[in-house]
Amino acid sequence: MPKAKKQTKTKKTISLKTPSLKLNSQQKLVLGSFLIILGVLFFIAFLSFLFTGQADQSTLTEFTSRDVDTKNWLSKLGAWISDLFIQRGFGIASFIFSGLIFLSGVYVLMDLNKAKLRKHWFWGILVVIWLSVFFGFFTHKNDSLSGVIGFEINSFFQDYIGKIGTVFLLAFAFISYLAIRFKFTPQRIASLFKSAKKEIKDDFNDEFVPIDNTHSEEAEAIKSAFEVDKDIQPTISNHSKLDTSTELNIEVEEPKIKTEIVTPKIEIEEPNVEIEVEDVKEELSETDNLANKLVEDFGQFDPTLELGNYKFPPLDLLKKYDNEGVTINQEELEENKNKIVETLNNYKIGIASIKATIGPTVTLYEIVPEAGIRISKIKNLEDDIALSLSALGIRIIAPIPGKGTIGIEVPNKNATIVSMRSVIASQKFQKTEMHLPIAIGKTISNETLVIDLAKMPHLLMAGATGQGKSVGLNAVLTSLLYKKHPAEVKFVLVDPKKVELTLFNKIERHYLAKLPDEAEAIITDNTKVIHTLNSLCIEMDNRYEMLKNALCRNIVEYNKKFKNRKLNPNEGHAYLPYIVLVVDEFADLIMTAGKEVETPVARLAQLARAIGIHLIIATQRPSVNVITGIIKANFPARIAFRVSSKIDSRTILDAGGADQLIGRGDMLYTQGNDMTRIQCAFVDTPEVEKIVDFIGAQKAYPDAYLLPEYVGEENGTSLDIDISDRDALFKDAAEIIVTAQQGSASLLQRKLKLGYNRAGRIIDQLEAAGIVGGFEGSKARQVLVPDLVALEELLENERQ
Ligand SMILES: Nc1ncnc2c1ncn2[C@@H]1O[C@H](COP(=O)(O)OP(=O)(O)OP(=O)(O)O)[C@@H](O)[C@H]1O
Repeated sequence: MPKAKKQTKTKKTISLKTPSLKLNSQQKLVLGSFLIILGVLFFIAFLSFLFTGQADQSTLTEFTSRDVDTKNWLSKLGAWISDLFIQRGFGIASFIFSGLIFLSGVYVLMDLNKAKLRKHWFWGILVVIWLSVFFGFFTHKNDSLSGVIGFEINSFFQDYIGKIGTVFLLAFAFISYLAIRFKFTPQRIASLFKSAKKEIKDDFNDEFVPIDNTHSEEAEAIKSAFEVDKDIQPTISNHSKLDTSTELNIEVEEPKIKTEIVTPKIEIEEPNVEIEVEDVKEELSETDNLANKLVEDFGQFDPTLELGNYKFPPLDLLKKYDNEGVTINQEELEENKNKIVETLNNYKIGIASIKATIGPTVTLYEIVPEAGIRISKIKNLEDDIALSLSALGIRIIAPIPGKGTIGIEVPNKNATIVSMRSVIASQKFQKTEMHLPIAIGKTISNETLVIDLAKMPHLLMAGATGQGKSVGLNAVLTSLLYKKHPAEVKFVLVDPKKVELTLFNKIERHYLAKLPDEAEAIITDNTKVIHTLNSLCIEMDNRYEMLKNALCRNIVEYNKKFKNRKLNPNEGHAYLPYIVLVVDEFADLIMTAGKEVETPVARLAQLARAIGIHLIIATQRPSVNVITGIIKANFPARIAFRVSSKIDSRTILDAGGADQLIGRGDMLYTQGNDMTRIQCAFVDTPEVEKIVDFIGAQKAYPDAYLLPEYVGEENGTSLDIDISDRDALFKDAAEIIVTAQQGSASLLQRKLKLGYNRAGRIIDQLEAAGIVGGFEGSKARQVLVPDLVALEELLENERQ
C-alpha cells in the first residue's frame, strides 16, 4: 500500500505540470497554422506596401473610418501593419519578420526543436536591425528602405563616430555575425552559404527520423527510451486499477518522454560530417606513413646519386661505316630470282608469285607456290637451289611462320655492316623501357632488334671460332653500358681466353663485380671461376632472403619499394643492381672443372631470374657434354653464329640452320619458339676501348661491387676442434648465435653472408666449443651459453 501511495504522488506532479508546459496536438495545429497564415499575410501586406505604401500614407490617420479606401492588398490592417513595421520600424528588412513568423508556425505545427526556433528569432532580429542600419546609411530621410529605426540608429552613429566609423562598425558587426553564427573560418568560406541553407532542412529531417527510420542512432535512442517507458507502464496500469482517473495522466506522459529523448539529440546534431573523410586518409600503416614522410622530405631514393655526375658514353665514340645501309642491286635480285624460278621449274614446281626483302647480309625471297605443291618437296631441294645459286648460306624456311609463304634466304654478294652506332642510335633502343635492353643487330627486314636480357632470362651463345661470338658479347655489353647507370647493373666477367674481355678492366670500379680481396675483377683462372659462381649462389640466396623479408616477388618490386623508402637499410636492405654474368668460353670451363662449374651455373640458371642475376654463356663447341640438358633447359634464349655441323646446330638451336649461316656476325636468334635471322651489330675493339676509356675517366665507386665471400670445400676440415683452426668469423658467429639464442646455420648464412658449407662448418666448431648443442634434425640446435658475458668468459677460459 505505501508503494501505491508513492505512485499516486508522482502522477499528480505530472498532471500538474503538463498544461503549463505543453500544447496538445490540436492546440499545436491551431497555433501553428495561425502563425503560418500570419506570416504569409505579413508577407503579402509588406509586398503590397512597396507598391501602395505611398498612396496609403494619408489613409492611416483615418484607420477607424470605414469610408476611406485603402490600396493595400490587405486593406486597412495590412496598410497599418506595414507602415508600423516598414515605415516606422525596420524598413524592408521587416520581410524577415514575416519569414520568422511563418517559420514559427512550421515549428509549432511539426513540434520541432524550440531551441532552434529561438536561435532563428535571435539571429533574425539581429539581421533585421543590421540591415535597417545598413540601408539607413544610404538613405537621407527616413524612407521605407531603412525604416525610422534604421535611419535613426544610423544617424545616431554618424553623429558620434562619423560615416567611416559607422562603415567599420557595420563591417565589424557583419564579420562577428558570420564568425559566431556560422562558426566562420577562412577555410569555410566556400561552405558558408550551403550550411546556412541546410540548417532548416536538417531540422526537418532530424525530427522526422525517429518516426520512420529505425536504422539511425536517434531511432535507437528512442527505442531504448520506449523500453524504459514500457517498464514504467505496468506500475501506472497498476494504479489505474486503483484510480481510474489516472488513465488521463498516462496519455499526458507520452510527450514528456519525447521531450526527454529530444534533449540529447540537440547536442548530437551539431558535429560536421566532413571530418570522417580526413580520418580515412590517415589510415596508413606505420611503415607507409614513415615511408611517405621520408619520400616527402628527401624524395625517392636515387641509387645513381653517388655517381650523380656520371655521363653516359656519347654516340660519337662509335664508328660510322661507309658500307652501311642496304644497297639494292637490281641485277643481283633479277639473277637470283631467275635462278630460283628455274631451279624450281626443273623440279616441276610452279611459282605463283615471288617477293624479295633485302636485309643487310641476306635477301629473303618469299615464294607462293602454285596450288597443290607440297612444301616438303621444296624443303628437300635446299641443296639443289644452293647449288644452282652457287652460294653459301642458303636457308629455306618452309613455311614462314605466320605467313602462307616459303622463304629462301640468299646471302647478298656485298654484305653491309650493321654498325653498333646505328642500332644504339635507333629509336627502338633509345626509347625502350626494358630493364636490360640489348641492341643485338638488325633483322632481315632491316629493323633493329632490341631484346631484354631481364626477360630472357639467360642467354646462350654458340658459334664456331671466328664467326662473331666475341663481337656479339661486346655488342651486348656495349648496349648495357649505353643504357644502364653503374648503380643499376654490374658485370661478372669470366674470360678463360684471357684476352677478349680484359679491356673492361678499366671500368672495374664502375660496372664490375668481384670477390672480396681479389686483385682483378675479370676472372681468368678456372678455380676462381668456381669460387665466383658459388659466391653468386650465396648472393642469390641472400637476395632471396631480402626479397622474402620485404615481401617482394622480384627485384623490380623490391627496388621500387626501396626507392620509395619502404625498406629500412638498417634492416639489411639495399638497392639491388642487376648482375650479369658473362662467360666467354664455357666449353673450356666444363672441360677443366666439370660438375663444379655445372652445378652452380645450373642453380643460378634455374633460380636467379627473379633476383636479377642473368647469365650470358658463350661457347665455341656446342656439344652435348658442354651444353648439358639441365643448362639447355634453363637457357630458352639462344644465339647461334655459324657452326660447323648440323649436329652442333641442333645442340644449340634444337634445329638445323646455324650450319648454313655465312659467318661474320650472321646469326640465328630464338627465344623459345620462332627463329629469326639477324645480322649482329659490329663493334670493333677500338670502339669498345674508347667507351671504357670514357667511362673509366669518370669518378668511380671506391671499389668494385663486392660479392659475398666464399670459402671453398678444400679450405676447411669437417670439425675443427683445435682453436687455432677455427674460422675467422668464429667469434662473430658465436655472438650472433648467443644473441639470437638460436643455433642455426641459416642464421649465420644470412647475417654473415656465408655459403651453406662454411656456415655449417662454423656450427660444428661452435658445437666443439660447447656453445651450441648437438644436431637435432630439422630443429635448430640448442644454445648452451645464455648471454654474451658468459660467452666472453668461455672464450677467455679457452685461451688460458
Ligand atoms: N657483326 C659482324 N659484322 C661484321 N663482321 C664481323 C661481325 N662479327 C664478327 N665479324 C668479323 O669476324 C671476325 C671474328 O669475330 P670474333 O672475334 O667475334 O669471332 P669469335 O667467334 O669470337 O672467334 P673466337 O671464338 O676465335 O674468339 C671479326 O674480326 C670481324 O672481322
